[in-house]
Amino acid sequence: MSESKVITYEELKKNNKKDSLYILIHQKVYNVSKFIDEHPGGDEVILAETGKDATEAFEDVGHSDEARAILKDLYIGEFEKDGALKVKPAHNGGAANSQAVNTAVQQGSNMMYFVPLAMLGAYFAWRYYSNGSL
Ligand code: HEM
Repeated sequence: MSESKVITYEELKKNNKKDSLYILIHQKVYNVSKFIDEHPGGDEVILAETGKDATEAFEDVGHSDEARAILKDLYIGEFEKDGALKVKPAHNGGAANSQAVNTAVQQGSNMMYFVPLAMLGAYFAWRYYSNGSL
């Protein structure tokens, strides 16, 4: 895939109907027409992202690896560089990078539950043993 098709901003804006629907994520363009009816998040959220950079909306949801694998099949080309639409630069790694961040955030919030639970457990253990010895 050394020669990928370049999709212009005009094309991105034009393909905004369900039968031909282009979505821009991480500087790549995907035709989601075949997938949109199966989208677990519904069609409106995707339709709302036509003609613009959908990267943030897509990443904010914290889509799974499975969702990213689906994207691979829908890929149709690279978005034009220096076009009329300013796209956030994908710094080293792009998708892989933010996936790592998502995972880190998820692990962080697991700790948020684990630490208070562990403290509660420790408290009851302490109460149990100190009552027994008194
Ligand atoms: C265009 C490419 C997209 C693909 C291939 C895709 C795929 C998926 C998949 C497979 C899921 C199930 C959960 C998961 O595996 O992460 C999902 C859930 C979801 N998606 Fe997307 N999605 C896309 C775009 C979007 C966009 C642009 C939005 C806009 C905000 C969005 C919003 C959501 C929401 C809110 C859910 C959660 C639904 C629920 O659990 O009730 N998705 N998506």
